[in-house]
Amino acid sequence: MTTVEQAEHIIQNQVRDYGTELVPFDRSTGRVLAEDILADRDMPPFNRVTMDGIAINYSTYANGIRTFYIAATQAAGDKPVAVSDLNHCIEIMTGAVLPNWADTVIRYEDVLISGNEAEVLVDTVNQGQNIHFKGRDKQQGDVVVAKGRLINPSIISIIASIGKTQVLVKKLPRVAIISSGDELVDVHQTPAPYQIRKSNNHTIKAVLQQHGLNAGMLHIADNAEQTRDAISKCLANYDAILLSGGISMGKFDYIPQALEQVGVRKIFHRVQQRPGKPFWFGADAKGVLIFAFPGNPVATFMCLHRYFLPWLRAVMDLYERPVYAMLAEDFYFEPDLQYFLQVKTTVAPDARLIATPLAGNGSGDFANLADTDAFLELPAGRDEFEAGEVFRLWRF
Ligand SMILES: Nc1nc2c(c(=O)[nH]1)N[C@H]1C(S)=C(S)[C@@H](COP(=O)(O)OP(=O)(O)OC[C@H]3O[C@@H](n4cnc5c(N)ncnc54)[C@H](O)[C@@H]3O)O[C@H]1N2
Ligand code: MOO
Ligand SMILES: [Mg+2]
Repeated sequence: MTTVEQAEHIIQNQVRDYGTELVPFDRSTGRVLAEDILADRDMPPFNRVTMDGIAINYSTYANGIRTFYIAATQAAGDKPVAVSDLNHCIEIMTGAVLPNWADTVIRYEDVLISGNEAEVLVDTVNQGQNIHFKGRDKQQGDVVVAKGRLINPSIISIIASIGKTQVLVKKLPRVAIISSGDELVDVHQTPAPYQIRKSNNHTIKAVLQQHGLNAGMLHIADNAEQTRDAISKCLANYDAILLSGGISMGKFDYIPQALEQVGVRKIFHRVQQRPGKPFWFGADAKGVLIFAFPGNPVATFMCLHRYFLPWLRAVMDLYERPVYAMLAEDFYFEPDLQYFLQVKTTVAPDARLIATPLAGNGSGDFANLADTDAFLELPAGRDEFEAGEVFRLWRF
């Protein structure tokens, strides 16, 4: 049987580049930059006042002047205000451009204003204080954010400030989510006593949305012909298809057979793991990838996090360092399968990441996922796992 490591390796070998596209900058969070972001002006673009107060020419202060006539007031957004006499000051606000004749700003807290005069109350005033100098952070033309970076809200502010309404990002693969099963009804419907509502497909969609990916969604009945038709259509329109259910040993598990009938080559079926042993993976001649996850909700969820998301990150050229956590209690698991133990993680005062087992009632128990936040990957080939041992962690 395919091991977890082999499955991972095979899937990572199917990484390809889906090109680039322009998107509105305010919809680019979570996408990967495909161009360098250059400063269109110096940052900051002018000598920017950083404190509300008065602006002076320092030489006057150095010459012993402590009381300044207030010649004008300059707000942020005002043109620089001139003075007729260098011994004068102006009141000036945070965010205003510092006029050329001035070089120092003294905070309101450090002056006494009475009438048209400002008296300096402090003993120390340094030339150039309270000014964020033009070009101090970046110079015009500098690369502020290099391509390949994941766009987060702080990068959005940079893109906005340089006036880029559209930004070039890596294209995401087009993904279809196909759920299957005659026992499943829609969320708004009331199930008969022997039916359940669909949930796996919504979970997959929600996880993909967290990665900026808007997947298409459809449902197929346990019917061989309908299964073949639906998969054929998706093969023509998508880069990856995520199926859930219909791949095990059941009489109505038509999916593996239907996939091969419509020209999808099986690369592996069944992985030495629990949950998710029936996981099926393949590709068609054009390179459309099929991730057919076992229908049990925890199995679908685990396979999505263990196989699909790492593939997606590799497609986006984003590599995350593996995360490890320390098992909080002894745990026993006998079958010779890699076991993805559901855990609740906490950070100990000494900064260790601790994983407390909350195994749940098998791969149908998706309520347990709400009480946990990660899978701890316990290797196959051994039964006993001791408190204090460290294993790979897959957060969700
Ligand atoms: N004889 C054997 N039976 C089973 C084996 C096996 O090795 N031999 N493997 C078991 C394991 S492990 C799993 S996991 C499941 C996988 O089954 P399928 O992929 O064929 O999935 P289904 O039979 O369609 O459904 C299983 C289970 O999951 C529920 N389900 C499916 N889709 C959804 C959905 N979109 N939302 C919510 N729940 C869903 C479905 O109702 C079933 O309860 O096979 C075991 N059997
Ligand atoms: O993959 Mo199954 O979920 O082990 O039950
Ligand atoms: Mg089945």
